[in-house]
Amino acid sequence: MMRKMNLKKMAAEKAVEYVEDGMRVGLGTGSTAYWAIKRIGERVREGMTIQAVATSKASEKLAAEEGIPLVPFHQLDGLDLTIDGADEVNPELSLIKGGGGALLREKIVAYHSKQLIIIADEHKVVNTLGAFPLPVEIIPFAHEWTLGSLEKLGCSPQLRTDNDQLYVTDNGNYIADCRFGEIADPAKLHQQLLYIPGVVDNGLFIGMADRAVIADSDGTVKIMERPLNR
Ligand SMILES: O=C[C@H](O)[C@H](O)[C@H](O)COP(=O)(O)O
Repeated sequence: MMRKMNLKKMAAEKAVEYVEDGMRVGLGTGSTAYWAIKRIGERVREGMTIQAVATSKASEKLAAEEGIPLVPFHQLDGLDLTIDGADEVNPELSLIKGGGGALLREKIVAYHSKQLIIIADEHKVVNTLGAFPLPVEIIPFAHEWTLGSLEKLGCSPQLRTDNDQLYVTDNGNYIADCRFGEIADPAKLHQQLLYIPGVVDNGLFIGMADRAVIADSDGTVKIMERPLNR
């Protein structure tokens, strides 16, 4: 069987075939998006011209090292394509994202992209979202009360830590990882979460991904399409 890392690379490199000369491109975050950024870097060095924005400080640093031209947001009125990873993908291409803590910037960038392509290995494909704890970005102020409100929605929120310190996002916020179990109605939960003051956003991406490029351990790459395009 192929190693997981190779599957991520396979999916990422297939997705980068959708990047065309002259495009404005959003760069995702995480260990799968890493391979996409590396491949985009290669294509830029081969002569492809693009303008890019990144969804995290880590991806921005990697893109700069790769020589990918990063432009300030005010210079662009949107993006043609964003390539990003996910923690779970269901058959409607609804997603859980944010395992790497970048969900807010990722959602902003995805929202302003004409196309969002998700890259993942087959282990991320699920029938029902929710086995992966849903990351919820919350502001530090009164976060104890915000956690209480999350709990009332039926989960046991866990404040994310990193080396025994509270994990802080690129935006200066905390992440509450929320185990809801199977999420029967992701759109409803999304609304309920956004209703809570102190919640900035959450890792549910609904109706945003246009296709998912999935690498299987048998060595094939399959493309899942969302039936209705935005
Ligand atoms: O916050 C991080 C992002 O949403 C990632 O794209 C997601 O967690 C998947 O990451 P990975 O490709 O490392 O599994």
